[in-house]
Amino acid sequence: MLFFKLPFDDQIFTCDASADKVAVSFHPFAEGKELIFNGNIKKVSKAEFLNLNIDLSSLSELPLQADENEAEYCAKISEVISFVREKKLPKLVVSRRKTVPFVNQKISFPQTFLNLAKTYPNALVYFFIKDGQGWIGAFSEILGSFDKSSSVFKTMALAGTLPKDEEWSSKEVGEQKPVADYICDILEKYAVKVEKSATTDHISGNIKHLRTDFSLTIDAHNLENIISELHPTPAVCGIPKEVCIPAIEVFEDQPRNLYAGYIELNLENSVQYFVNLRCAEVFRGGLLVYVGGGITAASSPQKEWRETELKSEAIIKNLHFTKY
Ligand SMILES: C=C(O[C@H]1C=CC=C(C(=O)O)[C@@H]1O)C(=O)O
Repeated sequence: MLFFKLPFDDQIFTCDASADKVAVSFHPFAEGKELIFNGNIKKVSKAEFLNLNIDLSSLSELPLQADENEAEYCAKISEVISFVREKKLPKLVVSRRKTVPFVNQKISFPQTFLNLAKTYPNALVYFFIKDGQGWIGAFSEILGSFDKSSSVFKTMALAGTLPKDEEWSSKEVGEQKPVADYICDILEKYAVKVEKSATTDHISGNIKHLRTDFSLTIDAHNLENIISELHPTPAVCGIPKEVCIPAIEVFEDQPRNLYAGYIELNLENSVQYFVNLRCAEVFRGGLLVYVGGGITAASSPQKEWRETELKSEAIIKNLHFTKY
């Protein structure tokens, strides 16, 4: 069972499993099998969606481990900063998980989905339960967008985070620029001309990011190669990938699973790829919200903690509970 909504469009969709073709797939951050939804993409009315009875019984119980607290996280981030300085890395993305138990409360996923859709109109919002896994998420970072008729491919470099009303500093600018340079270098291998926009603010609820857009005409045969070269982008991994992927395994206690992976949507006229951030894994008794941030030599552990707290609100503030 999968439901999703595209950016700037209120229509809710599902996959009907009626055919063998892949409609939507969720790709993990690291190696591992993707989760596939086959069939045709079909519209669902809001009334039908709100009336759904969501059965969580196929999911596992919420893991009992305690979350990293602020002091533990800040101590870890201090170590990450030392590592980044020692290895002279432009950036390394480290994440943590936050447990949200459902205590004497019943969650309504359709209402939560609609709250997310309202708060993040520019996001891909989704919710699914399949093969014993459940996830919910809402984010607007595009890993790629391919127009089947014009062969135009678009992507974006998104990084740097502040509360909406604060001024950018050299820390965020220095964090986003290597992401844009990295993406541009890859794209230039696939087209003579790569159009690059000015860097602007990308608003996401209570926070903003820095964003640069890219556009190029590609050979359709190169689409899969471009996506596999781009993923994981430095916005979710760091630079260089060969150093950052093993470092993430060392600094993070738990696997990321689908967090920081990507979602591929095979639509009629286009193929859309969204980065899976601002998301949570669903369990029988609660959620695990995944949040991370780019660590540079100029990072402050306390500010990184605050940033991940703010990012976790994306999901947590939109949860809708009803009494039993
Ligand atoms: C890794 C996350 O955000 C990325 C996307 C935008 C800004 C980011 C940052 O400022 O660190 C991250 O690169 C996350 O939300 O978990």
